[in-house]
Amino acid sequence: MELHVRYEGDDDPEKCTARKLARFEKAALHRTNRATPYGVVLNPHADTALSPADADHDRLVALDCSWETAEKAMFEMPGDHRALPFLVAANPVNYGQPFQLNTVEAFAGALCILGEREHAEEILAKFNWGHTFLELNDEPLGRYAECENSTDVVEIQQEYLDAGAE
Ligand SMILES: C[S@@+](CC[C@H](N)C(=O)[O-])C[C@H]1O[C@@H](n2cnc3c(N)ncnc32)[C@H](O)[C@@H]1O
Repeated sequence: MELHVRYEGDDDPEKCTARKLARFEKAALHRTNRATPYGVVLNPHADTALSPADADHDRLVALDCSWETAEKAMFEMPGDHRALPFLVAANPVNYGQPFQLNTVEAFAGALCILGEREHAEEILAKFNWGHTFLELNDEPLGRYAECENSTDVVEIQQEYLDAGAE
C-alpha cells in the first residue's frame, strides 16, 4: 500500500510524524490537492467508516495539518473518503484520546484494518511510542480487520462507545 500525505505544514515540524515518515521514505508528501494522488482519504469527517471492503485500493492519503485547522472544508482532495472507527491515540501529545490520531497512527490503524499489519508495524517502528498504539488498540483492530464492510465496523465501534459511556 502506498502512503501519501497532503502536507499543509502548519503544525510543529519537529513533532510532525508525516515529515518523519517522508524522511525515511515511508510516505510521500504533497503540497497541493492537485498534486495529491487519488486514493482512500483518511478523513475524520467522512460519513463512511474504513473497513476491509476498501482493501482493493492501493493508496492511502492523510492530511497532515494541525487539529485546529482540520475542519471539514480542509479535506477537499479527490478520493474515497473514510473515517477511522474508534481507536485511541498513543502518541505523547494526545495519549488516550479517541479518534484524534496523528498521521502515522491513522496510517497504521488503516493498514491493520486493511489486513497489512506488518506494514503498520514497520512505520510505527520509527517512533519510540509507536508500538504502544498497537498494544492499546489490539482488540478493536483485530475485530475491525475481521469485518466485511463499513456497517459491521460501525456496529463493533458502538460496543466500545457504549462501554466508554457506562
Ligand atoms: C490532523 S492531522 C495531525 C497530524 C500531526 N500533526 C502529526 O504530526 O502526525 C492527522 C491526520 O490523520 C488522519 N486521521 C486522524 N484521525 C483520524 C480519524 N479518526 N479518521 C480518519 N482519519 C484520521 C487525518 O488524515 C488527519 O488529518
